[in-house]
Amino acid sequence: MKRTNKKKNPWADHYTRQAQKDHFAARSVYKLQEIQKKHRILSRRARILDLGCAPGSWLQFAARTVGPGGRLVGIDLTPVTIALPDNVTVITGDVADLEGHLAKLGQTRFDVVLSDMAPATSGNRHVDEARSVGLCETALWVADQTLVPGGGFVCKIFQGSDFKAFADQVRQRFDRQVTFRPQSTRKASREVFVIGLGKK
Ligand SMILES: C[S@@+](CC[C@H](N)C(=O)[O-])C[C@H]1O[C@@H](n2cnc3c(N)ncnc32)[C@H](O)[C@@H]1O
Repeated sequence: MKRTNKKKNPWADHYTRQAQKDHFAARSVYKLQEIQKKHRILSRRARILDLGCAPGSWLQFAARTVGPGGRLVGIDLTPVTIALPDNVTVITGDVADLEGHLAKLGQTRFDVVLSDMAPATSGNRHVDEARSVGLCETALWVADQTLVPGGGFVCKIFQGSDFKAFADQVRQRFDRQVTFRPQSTRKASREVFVIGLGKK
């Protein structure tokens, strides 16, 4: 097993090491695993859109869960370099330009939209929270454009003053809205996941 180098990654922890053992691209995978265990948002043969997909651990887990009959599209500013199954397409680009990419792919409807997007951190908490909400608004707009009725939505957000207003927007569009903080989220992090179940 490749050992985690604490000097290279001072944030390495139990989940980082577990992700290496399990051959996942990032420790973030355990957050989606916990969400799946609790809310069963991914189902066999589902079509999944993954916003902010690099380095690719959510795509790895989601591809296993939906199986070869499912379809996955991911987008990220950063290229994904890991090997993924044939039913996964990765776009390198900005989520703001997603519509054109999806039209070219001929895949414009999805059962689930996932967003683990995170802004480059500035060190200023208020700026980072505002950027996080901006990405969440974009993710929700994408969900509006692409989700089928009954579809699901998972969106990471940094809890700040705009958090409640965003959760309310999700509540209006889905039969059920829940907020979930996985155990694998780092203790110091202000992130939570806003989940929408059953797109109206
Ligand atoms: C925490 S990482 C995602 C990890 C991923 N879920 C995984 O499991 O491998 C957040 C990602 O959001 C991406 N991101 C941030 N802003 C973006 C944007 N405007 N368009 C596309 N991706 C974006 C970043 O490049 C980064 O790779």
